[in-house]
Amino acid sequence: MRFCCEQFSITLEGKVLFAPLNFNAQGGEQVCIMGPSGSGKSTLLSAIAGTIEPIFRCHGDLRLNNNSLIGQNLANRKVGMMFQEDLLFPHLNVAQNLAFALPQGLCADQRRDKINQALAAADMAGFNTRDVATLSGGQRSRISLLRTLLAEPKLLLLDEPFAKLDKPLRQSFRQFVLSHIQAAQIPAILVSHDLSDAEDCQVVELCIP
Ligand SMILES: Nc1ncnc2c1ncn2[C@@H]1O[C@H](COP(=O)(O)OP(=O)(O)OP(=O)(O)O)[C@@H](O)[C@H]1O
Repeated sequence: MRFCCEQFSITLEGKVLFAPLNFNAQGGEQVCIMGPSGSGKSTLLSAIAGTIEPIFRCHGDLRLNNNSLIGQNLANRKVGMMFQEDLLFPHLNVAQNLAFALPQGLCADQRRDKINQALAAADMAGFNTRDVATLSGGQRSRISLLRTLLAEPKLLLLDEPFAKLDKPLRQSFRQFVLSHIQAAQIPAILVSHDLSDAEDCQVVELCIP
């Protein structure tokens, strides 16, 4: 998978949010989007995901494996998004939360195997029936990322997913994200205010023109 952002900018009521952007991200590569508050970082992610509100206008192109995402509906984009708030369903246990993301058409055995493999990869084997309310912050983040990845996205978008974690947890969760995008060979685009999230990855700075 290869993501390309070509001369892309967004306007709100005729006003340009950020100067046109050009960057590429290969499978397994993470790009960190930085910039001042209000410069349009979250709006850029919503433009890529296809959830941008109609008050904004997009200019330029966003391409995934050379196919333009502009104008494609949400389901066809196959973009996975993870936010600072983990949005786990409080009334479902861990396995039920994960099952929610699985592609259609799998039999019960395949669904169980995929969930068990995902939990093992997150060092959380055996957590299937745990109430999500009893998980630690780091465990919730891992389940939330697993749920996003189980939907088999072609591109991962992360909007400050580490912001609520303390420093050691941030470090290990950052590593967890990296190893998963490398295994799946998908690019990841991360919005962050924290310079330590930008270590060892391409940084794209939004500039208010
Ligand atoms: N629904 C909306 N209606 C009107 N304006 C909006 C809406 N959503 C965002 N904006 C405006 O669009 C601009 C970009 O917002 P966005 O949330 O993308 O910035 P950001 O760089 O992610 O900011 P922060 O770092 O503070 O989270 C801001 O000026 C914001 O006020």
